[in-house]
Amino acid sequence: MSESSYPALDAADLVKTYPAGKEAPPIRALDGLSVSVAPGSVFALLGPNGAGKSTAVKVLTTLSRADSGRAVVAGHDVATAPDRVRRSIGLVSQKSSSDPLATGRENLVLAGRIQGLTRSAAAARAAELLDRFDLTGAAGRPARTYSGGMARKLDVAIGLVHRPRVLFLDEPTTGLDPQARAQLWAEIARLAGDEQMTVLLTTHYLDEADHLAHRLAIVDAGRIVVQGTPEELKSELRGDTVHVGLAAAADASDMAVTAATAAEALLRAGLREVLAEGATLHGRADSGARAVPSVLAALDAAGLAVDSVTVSRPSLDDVYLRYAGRTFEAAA
Ligand SMILES: Nc1ncnc2c1ncn2[C@@H]1O[C@H](COP(=O)(O)OP(=O)(O)OP(=O)(O)O)[C@@H](O)[C@H]1O
Repeated sequence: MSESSYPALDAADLVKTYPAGKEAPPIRALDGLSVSVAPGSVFALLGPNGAGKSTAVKVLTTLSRADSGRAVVAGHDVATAPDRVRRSIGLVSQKSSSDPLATGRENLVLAGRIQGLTRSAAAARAAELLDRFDLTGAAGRPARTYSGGMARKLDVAIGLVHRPRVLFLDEPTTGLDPQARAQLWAEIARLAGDEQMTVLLTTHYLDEADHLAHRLAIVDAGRIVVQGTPEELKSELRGDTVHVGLAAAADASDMAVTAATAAEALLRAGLREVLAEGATLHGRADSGARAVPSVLAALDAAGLAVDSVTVSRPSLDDVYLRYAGRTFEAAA
């Protein structure tokens, strides 16, 4: 295997628990998480709030120690060579790392000096990054006057000052408007494409993982439940998903009985992998459009009132539904 084909990041069986108070059992934020990322690729950890994504980033960036398991980042073990790992990585965490009172340029120069660059090298690197992130016009303004998108770009630029081999982005576009998100997506794709940087990002946006990641892993309760390219994961799901909205019942136990009856009707109508979530049921069919008449007939024969029936092509949400047993929205 050539050096470039070694994983840029390789983690195996990471476990991390947090104490949860006297009475409660500890929280297993990571419960045997394993992940491997090829150099020069963008890898997304996708999961709802509390899935363990930030904890994984903390362990991989040496900010936190795992209880057990092993992780090698940019060729260095996070437990035995944390300094080397730190020198090889950039981290853009959810909280901004910039000084709001300093200008964009001052923030970058300071970050460069902290990373050991000479005064002139830090100034040159700052100018280069300001230009690349389209911040030159705002370079002399305090960071607190930046828009959300500009502030995020400055954060990413700060993370890149020392030319890291592996860049960690923890929920990079949370809170950004669509235009700022698109700009940041383009920049992240360029970093991996033109500069062969390895990027590990966490996100709870399905479209972000779909758009940006070469490979993605769905994280649920501290474990990776499935991973692959977005296309691989979607193509595993043959056919379409049929969603049925039932008319709401008077109370929750009535609803549960109604949903169970409806689930049986959907199976009779030929749907597979039928799941109920409150008043909504999901099932899979080779052709959703062809399945709809028999679905309606089966629900009618069971005496159930239907609010809506929709058909969708496989999406990452369906992949999530299949592997995590609930929709992404319900999990979040
Ligand atoms: N310092 C801590 N002390 C106690 N529990 C924690 C701590 N940090 C995280 N947790 C718990 O560990 C679990 C995983 O949290 P984590 O922040 O890693 O999830 P996440 O997927 O990054 O979520 P988010 O998208 O909200 O950042 C959650 O149950 C969380 O409440």
